[in-house]
Amino acid sequence: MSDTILETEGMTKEFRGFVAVSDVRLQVRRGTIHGLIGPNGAGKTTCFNLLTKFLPVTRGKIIYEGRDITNLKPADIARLGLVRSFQISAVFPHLTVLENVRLALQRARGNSFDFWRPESLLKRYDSRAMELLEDVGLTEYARHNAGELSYGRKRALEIATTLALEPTMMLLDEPTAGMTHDDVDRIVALVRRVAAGRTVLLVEHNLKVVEGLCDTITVLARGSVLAQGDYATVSRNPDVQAAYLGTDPGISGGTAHG
Ligand SMILES: Nc1ncnc2c1ncn2[C@@H]1O[C@H](COP(=O)(O)OP(=O)(O)OP(=O)(O)O)[C@@H](O)[C@H]1O
Repeated sequence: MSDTILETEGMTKEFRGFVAVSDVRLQVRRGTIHGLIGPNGAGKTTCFNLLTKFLPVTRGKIIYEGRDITNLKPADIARLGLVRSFQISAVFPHLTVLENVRLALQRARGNSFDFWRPESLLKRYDSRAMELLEDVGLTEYARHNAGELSYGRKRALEIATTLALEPTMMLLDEPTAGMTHDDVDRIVALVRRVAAGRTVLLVEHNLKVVEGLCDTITVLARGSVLAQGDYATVSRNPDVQAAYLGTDPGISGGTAHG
């Protein structure tokens, strides 16, 4: 098994001549938490959209597990174990937390929205769903309507529904965006927990979170890779500091404020 699980070569996306992602070479090592950071408009979300096939590349290649996935569809990719959270996994507010996860399990097994299953099979889904809820710390909320959960717990539920798809690699899009301090700490702990035995690629604005979680960081600016390495290395990089100056006080002189 190769050490690199996901790799891009010359990945480029143009929108009517505007280059949003330019010749990006990304190498994500198996079993690591890899952060994708950069100032607003750097191309992070577009990269995620390219990797998960929400958008076609203009040029370049995407290799996952040694296989060229450049021209596959989002569902094919999810089936290969490359799963994006917070986009794919909608939370149904009027269903209970348990029902949401059960539905995700049914979907993962190809029985989408098939409520007419034998009782025994549903029970099996329930026990697996409860395991997943335990993994994300939502056991006591199993019978609550998903719509009643706090924002942070909703995101934990989304992670549970993503885990239902048994991802080898998870893509997390700003997992702590819009969260209170306590929720941020909870999600950080959760990401660390679910990253065990998997690979995680995350886009995150909160640099404290990035510093605490990520083994490797790729910094994008204006669509191009500016630097790559661990947090200490990239935060010392003068190009990175310059890119962040004036747009985000997070990286300057090697310190992060989140
Ligand atoms: N569908 C589109 N059509 C035209 N331009 C686009 C499109 N999507 C993104 N862009 C442009 O591409 C650039 C990169 O955007 P992107 O959303 O990927 O950046 P980002 O790093 O995720 O930014 P943010 O941190 O603000 O979310 C921006 O200049 C944006 O305006």
